[in-house]
Amino acid sequence: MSANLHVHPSKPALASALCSALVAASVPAIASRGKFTVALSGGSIPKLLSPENLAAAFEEAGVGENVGDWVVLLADERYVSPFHEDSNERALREDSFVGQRKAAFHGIGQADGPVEEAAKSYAALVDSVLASNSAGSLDVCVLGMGEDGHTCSLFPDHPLLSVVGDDAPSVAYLTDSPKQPPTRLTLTYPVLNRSRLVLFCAAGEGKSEVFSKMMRKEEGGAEGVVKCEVVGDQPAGRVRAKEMRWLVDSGAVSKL
Ligand SMILES: O=C(O)[C@H](O)[C@@H](O)[C@H](O)[C@H](O)COP(=O)(O)O
Repeated sequence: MSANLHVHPSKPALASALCSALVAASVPAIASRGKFTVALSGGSIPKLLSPENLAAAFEEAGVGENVGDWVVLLADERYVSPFHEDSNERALREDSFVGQRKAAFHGIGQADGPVEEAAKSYAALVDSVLASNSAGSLDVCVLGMGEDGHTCSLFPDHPLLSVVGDDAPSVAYLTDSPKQPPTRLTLTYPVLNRSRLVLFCAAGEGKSEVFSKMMRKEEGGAEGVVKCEVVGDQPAGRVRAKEMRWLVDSGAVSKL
């Protein structure tokens, strides 16, 4: 499996590339299906998607602001109240365009019952949102990658890595996440792999080690693009969507 790493000189440049990619993908989605369905991760992603960054991307693309037609789901969530400091929903509402409340946003709710039930409810919600989007696919899934190669809440050597196949639930839960907090919900591989486009974002020297294990650099990348072959079996490297783009900064790929 090959991977193209689009290398940006800084985190702000990466953020603007991410926002531009979302804006570009939103236009054909809204033209053909009347809405743009996207799943967003936590970690550093909410800040990359600040209202200012997104507004600049609309302006630069000459595209009218269409966030009212966006439907936002969570790629993963920590099983805490949506007001808790660990909540991805909280981070998205405080730091990203989601806080402007123009987009339709679907979080996991109050997280006050059994996590198994919450996973079933969120799976039903995700399935119904995706069923009304042709082919049951996300238009875009925005993913991060941890220093151990995890993505969403799919961690190395975890049993959730084998939740695959057409019958697999679109959302699973875990109570033993090695990254705190331990109890989480996550989209599973079948949903990630059905996405029309996966945008992976990874910045900082801290990611350089995992990139050097997961990717082998190859000849022939275009200007600003490092062409690679995925050689490791880290969870992030197992995602197989129709189109995948890695947005990285120079620190993240300094060991490739
Ligand atoms: O809720 C979470 O913990 C995230 O969704 C997680 O999968 C994140 O994307 C990675 O840990 C990378 O995080 P950074 O972007 O902060 O490095």
